[in-house]
Amino acid sequence: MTRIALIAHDDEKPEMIDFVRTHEDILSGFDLVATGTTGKRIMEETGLDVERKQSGPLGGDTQIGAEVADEALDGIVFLRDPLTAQPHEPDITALLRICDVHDTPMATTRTSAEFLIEGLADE
Ligand SMILES: O=C(CO)COP(=O)(O)O
Repeated sequence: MTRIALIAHDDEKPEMIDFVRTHEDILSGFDLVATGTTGKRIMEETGLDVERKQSGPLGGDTQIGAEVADEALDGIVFLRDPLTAQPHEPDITALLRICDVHDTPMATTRTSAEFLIEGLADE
């Protein structure tokens, strides 16, 4: 089964919830994993079930990165806040890097996220 990770920084969480609601039909066919707070909100505010890792600042991005290194993920939607510094910036950079290493597709905007999930749904 296609497995994807969903991650959103705080300012982007409303966008993530709207994205998930809009594409619930596609996403319900995927195995979903998320960082802690993103996953909690998705489960509370949509009908989807999500495996939750730690919150990002507590290591959630790193746990997702470990799945990328294991080639356990088919893609990542990571709605980043481009205007706010994050205490765990090194973890975020490491996640981007390991996606590059393994050619795991990562979408960081709403539009690219739509291309990503539509592409995976067609596989
Ligand atoms: O900080 C994050 C990604 O870098 C997201 O973490 P949360 O989903 O726990 O807010």
